[in-house]
Amino acid sequence: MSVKKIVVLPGDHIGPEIVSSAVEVLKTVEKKCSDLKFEFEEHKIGGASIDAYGTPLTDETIKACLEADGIILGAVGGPEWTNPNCRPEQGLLKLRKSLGVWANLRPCTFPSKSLLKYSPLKSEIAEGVDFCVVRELTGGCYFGERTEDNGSGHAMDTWPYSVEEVTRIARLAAWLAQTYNPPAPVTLLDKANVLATSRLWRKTVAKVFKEEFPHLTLKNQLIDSAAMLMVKSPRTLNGVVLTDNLFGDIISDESSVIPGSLGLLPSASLSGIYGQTENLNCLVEPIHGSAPDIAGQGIVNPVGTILSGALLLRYALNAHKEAAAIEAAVEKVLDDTSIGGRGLYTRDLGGDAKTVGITKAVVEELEKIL
Ligand SMILES: NC(=O)c1ccc[n+]([C@@H]2O[C@H](COP(=O)([O-])OP(=O)(O)OC[C@H]3O[C@@H](n4cnc5c(N)ncnc54)[C@H](O)[C@@H]3O)[C@@H](O)[C@H]2O)c1
Ligand SMILES: CC(C)[C@H](C(=O)O)[C@@H](O)C(=O)O
Ligand SMILES: [Mg+2]
Repeated sequence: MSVKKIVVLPGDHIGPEIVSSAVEVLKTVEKKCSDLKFEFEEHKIGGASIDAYGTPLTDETIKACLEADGIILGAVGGPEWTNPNCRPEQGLLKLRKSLGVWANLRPCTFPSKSLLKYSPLKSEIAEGVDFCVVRELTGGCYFGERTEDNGSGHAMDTWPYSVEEVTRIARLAAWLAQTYNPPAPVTLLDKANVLATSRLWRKTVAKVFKEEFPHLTLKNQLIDSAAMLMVKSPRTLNGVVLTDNLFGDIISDESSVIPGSLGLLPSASLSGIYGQTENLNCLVEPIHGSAPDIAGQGIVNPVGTILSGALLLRYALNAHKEAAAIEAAVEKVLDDTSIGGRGLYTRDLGGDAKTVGITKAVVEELEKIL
């Protein structure tokens, strides 16, 4: 049995609160599964790293992450770090680039059945939603050349993409579609009616699917109308939703409205596919940010981060049974009507459960399942 090294990056504000929940859950998996052994190593990132070392990401942290089997991150950022040349978010972007994690999987589904009636959308619209946003993560306008306004009154961002970058993510989206039974449709979201990069995406993705995955269904949807469909008839996007870095960032936050809270959704960023990519890097994090408005009150929803731990097990360690067990434990806790008759929810979902209460309940359920 090999020991798996997991680097833990709590980050800022609510980051430490949610990451400790996920680590507790992973430690429970370790306790119950004799063939899984973890070694956790904590490092600073974001504002915490700026305060300690004057930079949002140190070389030591990058090295530790490159040597790890998996990385779990809370969130970075906050209003107190105002220097545009030394922002917490730059640490996260540099980490993604250094690890080469170009594919960001952001599944959107209901972690529990009982949540359906609390969705801001009508039940008949939200029911059965199950798609995974595959967001390109190391290209596009996040990493294009940029000119800051240094008093000239002009600023510029550029939005570059290459055929190679689009081809590899198209293949990953197709691989993911094929893990569904039957294989899922893939919907490409872009702005091909305006942007040159979107036209490159459309042409390249169509070629990959025609030549390599002719049995899969590929659909196209402009990003603006996709944003509308996501709340009007979200099931039309079921399957795999493939898109670029910025569109994926925006549309995934929107998708969290379907199950009811930004605090629910996990993500995994990958440098390839388990079993197919040598030295695969995997960074998991919830899709939300550092939520400075609720930090330190013990009321943060830890579910997105706990489920991110499940994605780490699935996509970095091939531990599918254990990943599914975490998801089942979360579902049980959210559906547990024995407390207040409405499941155990934090304040973002209208409940009064605390972060530690949810975590403890998930750990207890997991111990029963594993
Ligand atoms: N991956 C990351 O580290 C990441 C992601 C997004 C935003 N950020 C950063 O986070 C900071 C705050 O950004 P923002 O306010 O726009 O977005 P946010 O996601 O931090 O918060 C948006 C709203 O959702 C709520 N929320 C978020 N996560 C929650 C949870 N787990 N439980 C309950 N409620 C939750 C917050 O309280 C807030 O009202 C910024 O500095 C931003 O750059 C970091
Ligand atoms: C903090 C920020 C750089 C980040 C992004 O835009 O990728 C965040 O919004 C996310 O969704 O992970
Ligand atoms: Mg975001």
